[in-house]
Amino acid sequence: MSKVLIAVGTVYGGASEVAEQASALLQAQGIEALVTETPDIPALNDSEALLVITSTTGSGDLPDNIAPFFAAISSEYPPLTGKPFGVIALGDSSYGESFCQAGRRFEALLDDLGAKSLQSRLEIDAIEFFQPTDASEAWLKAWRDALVAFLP
Ligand SMILES: Cc1cc2nc3c(=O)[nH]c(=O)nc-3n(C[C@H](O)[C@H](O)[C@H](O)COP(=O)(O)O)c2cc1C
Repeated sequence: MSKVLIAVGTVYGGASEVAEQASALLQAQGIEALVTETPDIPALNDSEALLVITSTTGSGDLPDNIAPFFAAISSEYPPLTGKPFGVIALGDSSYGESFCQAGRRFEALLDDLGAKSLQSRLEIDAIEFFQPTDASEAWLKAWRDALVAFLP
């Protein structure tokens, strides 16, 4: 069975709600999903695909809970070549240039390390969507379909 690591970065829980939605949509298709707010390299290595769902805090900063995962990927270079991934970035466009910066940084890092983007990141603007899961369902279904098509 395929296994997706859903790595969550959150301060107020919005990204966690999207992660639970993602997990349910994947499991409905028989795809195993592990949702974690403390992702690490062993869990990444144990997965066949990575879905990062993270908000941005401070001024374009990663939430504290996911910052160590980003740092570990940046310094340890785990084997990511060809590994399918996706990124959902939660943010608020009133922050200007730092809008969704955490998700953007993750996507750039994973691209740089040769992972396989199944579709470009979704950005969810808190100004537009009070409930982030209203913005993510269609993207998640498309990502799931792309994953099913991609995996052997
Ligand atoms: C103190 C603070 C700083 C924030 N900084 C940013 C930012 O730099 N860029 C951005 O796009 N959103 C920023 N946001 C907005 C959050 O990313 C957005 O509200 C998001 O939906 C929160 O998701 P969460 O509930 O998973 O933490 C900030 C919010 C707060 C409260």
